[in-house]
Amino acid sequence: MSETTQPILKLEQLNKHFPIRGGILKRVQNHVYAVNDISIEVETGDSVGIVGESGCGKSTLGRTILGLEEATKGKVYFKNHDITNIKEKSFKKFKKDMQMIFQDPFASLDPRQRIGDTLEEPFVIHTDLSKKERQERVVGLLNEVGLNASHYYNYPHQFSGGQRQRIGIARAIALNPELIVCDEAVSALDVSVQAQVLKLLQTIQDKYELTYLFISHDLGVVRHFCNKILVMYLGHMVEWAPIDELYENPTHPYTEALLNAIPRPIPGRKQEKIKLTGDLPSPSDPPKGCPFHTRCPIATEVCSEQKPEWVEISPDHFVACHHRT
Ligand SMILES: Nc1ncnc2c1ncn2[C@@H]1O[C@H](COP(=O)(O)OP(=O)(O)OP(=O)(O)O)[C@@H](O)[C@H]1O
Repeated sequence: MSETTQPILKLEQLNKHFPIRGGILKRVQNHVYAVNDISIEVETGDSVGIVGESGCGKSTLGRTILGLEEATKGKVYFKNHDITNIKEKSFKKFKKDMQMIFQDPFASLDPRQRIGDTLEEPFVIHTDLSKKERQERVVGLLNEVGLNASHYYNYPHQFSGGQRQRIGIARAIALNPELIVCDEAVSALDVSVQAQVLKLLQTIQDKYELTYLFISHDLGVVRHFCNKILVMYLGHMVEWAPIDELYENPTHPYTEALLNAIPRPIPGRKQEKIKLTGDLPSPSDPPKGCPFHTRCPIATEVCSEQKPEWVEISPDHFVACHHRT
């Protein structure tokens, strides 16, 4: 992809396959091929949307990048360092630079712990700050995300959904990270609250030069929030492009089908005929050849036999389709 700057994140043929065990001896009988051969480069300040149907491997990809899942094959480079499956001790150095924001921050907040104490934790683990200094930092964080010092002593149940997500963001930015994986971070929020939280994410991105991987099933939100997009199908990358290019010239039939499924069509985009039909094949028994061929309206024999190459069809616009390259 772009050769002008050093990527903050580089994935090379990254794979994550979960073993399926069975029988009395719990032997490995098969695998869930959740993430397959993902190779992308992400530059500092990018917001990369990662989209695709439920189960296409978006969360697993994010978790494998952050070392929360062990990669089966391939490499993850963060600022030029190979961080693939590195041991906890060496990873500590990078851990604070890479954070995650989840869909449901409540699930990861201890209901019996005051928010101030929860937000202090990263400083206890990663810094030598005194209690007073930690408290000052927490109040600073609360202000930064649109809350205030009086919230320090509140418990999670005393916050609204939007406020809880602000706390999730405060926790993620506490140690000045460089990369944040947002996993459906605004999906559970009402549209107006969603807009406020997205604005907050954008404000802190500009202020701290953050890079986001923005996992979402909402292509409308991705269009407004991201500058690049990766479309995944059955754990494979099928298309990558700058955001406007992808929405104006979607090339993979799967991308077209996803865009056609948006309830409110995008102004100016002519509605193509491709619709998503049929069921998603099981990721433990993926089809041979192009992973999408079983549901593709333009598939031919070659699609069921050979995996299409990843081809650049215009600057930084890549697609894997036998009939669109
Ligand atoms: N720990 C695990 N063990 C076995 N299979 C798993 C595990 N985690 C995820 N999977 C499987 O890997 C595949 C990809 O799941 P993943 O959650 O990454 O998809 P997703 O695109 O994020 O979906 P969603 O939008 O529903 O969260 C799915 O088939 C899922 O069941």
